[in-house]
Amino acid sequence: MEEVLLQAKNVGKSFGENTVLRDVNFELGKGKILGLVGENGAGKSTLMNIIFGMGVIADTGGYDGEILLDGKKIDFKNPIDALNAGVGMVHQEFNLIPGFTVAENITLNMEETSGSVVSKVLGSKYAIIDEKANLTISGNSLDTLGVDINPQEYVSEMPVGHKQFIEIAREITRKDVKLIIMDEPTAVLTETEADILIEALKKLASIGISIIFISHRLREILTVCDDIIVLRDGLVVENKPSKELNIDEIARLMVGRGDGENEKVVQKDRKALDENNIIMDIENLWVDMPGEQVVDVSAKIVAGEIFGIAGLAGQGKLGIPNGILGTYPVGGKVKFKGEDLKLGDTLSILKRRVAFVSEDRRGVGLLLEEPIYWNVAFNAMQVQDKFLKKIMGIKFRDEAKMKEVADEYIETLAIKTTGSGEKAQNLSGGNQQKVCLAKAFAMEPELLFVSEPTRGIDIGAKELVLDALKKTNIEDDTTIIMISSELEELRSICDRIAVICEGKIAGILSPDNSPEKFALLMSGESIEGGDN
Ligand SMILES: Nc1ncnc2c1ncn2[C@@H]1O[C@H](COP(=O)(O)OP(=O)(O)OP(=O)(O)O)[C@@H](O)[C@H]1O
Repeated sequence: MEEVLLQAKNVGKSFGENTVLRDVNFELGKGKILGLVGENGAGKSTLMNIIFGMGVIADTGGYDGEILLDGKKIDFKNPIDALNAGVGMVHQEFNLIPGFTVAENITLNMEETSGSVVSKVLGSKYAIIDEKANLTISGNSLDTLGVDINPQEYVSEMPVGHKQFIEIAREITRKDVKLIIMDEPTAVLTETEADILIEALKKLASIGISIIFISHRLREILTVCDDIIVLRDGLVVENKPSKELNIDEIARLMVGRGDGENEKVVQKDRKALDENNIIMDIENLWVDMPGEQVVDVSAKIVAGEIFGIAGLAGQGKLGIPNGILGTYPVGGKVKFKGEDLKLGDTLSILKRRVAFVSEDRRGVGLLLEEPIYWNVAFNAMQVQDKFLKKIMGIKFRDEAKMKEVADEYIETLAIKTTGSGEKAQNLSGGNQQKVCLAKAFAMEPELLFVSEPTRGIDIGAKELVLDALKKTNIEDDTTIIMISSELEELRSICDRIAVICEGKIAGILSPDNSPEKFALLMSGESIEGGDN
């Protein structure tokens, strides 16, 4: 008989009037991996926050029902209690200290590590830590995960994928860890990195650690999890061994519709483009972004097109908009509608109606303390004087108009919220991402850079986001430069796709080329038939 580690009994949670979890029951065995899936806002993070004793739960009136760990009722007052009881959590946001090295981050506040996972895996010589052993311990935690990261490097210099592994390495370095909750750990990883992580999770489970794994990538949930729980609107609608489920069925259960519509690839109605009408001319661009190499990128963007940029992690695709819009040092020349852009000068670029939705929605995306309608309208108001009305010569904010526009986006992008007055910080991660998009749309840009627009977005809402991009491209004539790690989504809506490799464009292909051709370019092989 399988030993039970965690039990949830009739767990419920409301934020004020908004009930987000109802009567949730489940069990998790020792050394088992439980997958938790559901649409954006279904209640996944809230459920995990309850288990991990996050302050937000107590601050908002606590929760109903009970959670048992090893048969005993738990009531963690804060995450420290949870950690002491052997429960760790890897959040959607990173909690690393940028100015510290990898080793310092992994072993922070963990002077005692006797009985750690690493010592269980690698033997008792790692059981007692001294200063010097920090390096060895963290190196071994990283080895357990199967990643090649130098423990002496500074975290600030690392690409996001590496930061994710460091977070996980820290959790497995803790003493007597029994359960690790992972909230979308693979969202920021490339496919190869995600595969390494999946292998690492299996290894951790094999030494008796239980894992709750949240992901929107259903394929990996099916690969790695023993059981899968599907949450819909706060209710458990399915709880089954993964062997008995498939992707179509999970997607259908998540959205509660039976027509399989969500898996359909968006087919863009191509519009006629004038290839000689160049809206943006990028020449010899270089960008100095940690973990990304943009060495020498040149491309001519045709007015009205959706131009995709694909490439493996670290090859430079994310660096392009981050350099042009001023997040990192940049050089080269970019002409927009025939005139030079002042590279790196964000405000002057935004004024020319070039907008950017960053892949880092938490870092640069939102004013978390402010309501949704403020977030949607803010840039347009600051940069373009939109949403202002003049009364007797004085400018006032037109709150009614701001709310009206926000309401429109709440509807078209299906943002799950109690209303446009709700604070951005109360939204689930995927819904925050949609607000970032709405904020860019509200500026009615002539050219829009979107970076990883569907990262963290559930399978049903992905289509909505891609449709919204396509709609603004066709109806508002917005030229779009879309950077994505998901080739299929680029192929579904782009007119042309550039593949970037080692900081340069390796080729530009039409989307109907085979995935194999793209893969070859991504890996640095040359192919015949590229049209650059
Ligand atoms: N602190 C809070 N105050 C008010 N409402 C909140 C708060 N935190 C979450 N909610 C609401 O609870 C619901 C569930 O959110 P939760 O973050 O659990 O969703 P999720 O399933 O993790 O979504 P995602 O996949 O987008 O991360 C959402 O409607 C959200 O707006």
